[in-house]
Amino acid sequence: MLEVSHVKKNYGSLTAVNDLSFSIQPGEIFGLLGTNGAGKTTIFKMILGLLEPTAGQILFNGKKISYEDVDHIGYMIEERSLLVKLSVMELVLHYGALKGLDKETILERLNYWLKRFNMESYLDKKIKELSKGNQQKIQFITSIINNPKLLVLDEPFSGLDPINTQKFVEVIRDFQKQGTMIIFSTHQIDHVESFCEQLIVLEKGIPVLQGKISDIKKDFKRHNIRLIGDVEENMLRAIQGVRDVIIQPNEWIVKIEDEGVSEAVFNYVKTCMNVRKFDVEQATLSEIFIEKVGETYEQV
Ligand SMILES: Nc1ncnc2c1ncn2[C@@H]1O[C@H](COP(=O)(O)OP(=O)(O)OP(=O)(O)O)[C@@H](O)[C@H]1O
Repeated sequence: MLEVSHVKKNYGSLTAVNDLSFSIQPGEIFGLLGTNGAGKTTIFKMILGLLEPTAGQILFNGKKISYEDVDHIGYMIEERSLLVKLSVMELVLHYGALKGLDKETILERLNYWLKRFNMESYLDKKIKELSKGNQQKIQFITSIINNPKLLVLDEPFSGLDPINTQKFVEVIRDFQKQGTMIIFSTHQIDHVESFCEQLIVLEKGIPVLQGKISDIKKDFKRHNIRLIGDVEENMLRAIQGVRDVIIQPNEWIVKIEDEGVSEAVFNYVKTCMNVRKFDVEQATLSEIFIEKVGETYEQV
């Protein structure tokens, strides 16, 4: 388990992270969301033991991270510091050896991952000859070559095309199934919504939204109704508890205060012609984010 308790980090007079607490259990994926400069990289460096917190503590399986733990941790930090003159094989052998792995194991795993990322022919290519996306895949492979128990990924998806993003997601999910703890940062809320258990939204080092995504969604009462039919906007808007009505090319989205309002909407929709769809859904994480964090973002 990874436990971050009341962690603070000052750079001179700037507080980059302030009173941050969270924990990650084996098999959990944790998303860290924030604008540029929110403090994400600083947190990762503290988790990896590269920076000392000004206050608070970080425990990995009950102990402060030490040099021996490196063998069980995988990380991909944002500065893409690949040794560009090396070949893919040389680079991965280098990182694998740093994690205490023997050559045979590293090559066996490397071949497996290159195959999985459709990069079998790249084994002897120099890193500097690779495209940015392929360099990123190699960096990702170096971070997982030791089958880590804790995987720290700073913006793993930035610059990846949708197909490779999906590949990364599949691999991350496989590690999750094996019980790895995964923490990653992103600027994009849809990545967090699609596969994290927990999230923290950081703003200037302060958590402004935090918790289990299922709880955050449950606590947020607002719902949306998606409907198709010959309805009238004015009639929908007149129903008590309807907050907004959005017309999309193929359907209407009726935003309601809470699920209970759907009954009144349904009673009206029943009187309309050609009704083919009436789905009540929880608000999306993106809507919750805008509602709860939007104001803070605007003040930045
Ligand atoms: N070594 C340093 N010395 C002084 N200030 C720093 C240092 N590293 C980071 N900062 C400052 O700390 C704050 C948090 O930076 P950090 O790199 O952790 O943010 P981030 O969320 O990772 O940003 P980005 O999304 O742009 O990568 C910023 O205001 C940054 O300028």
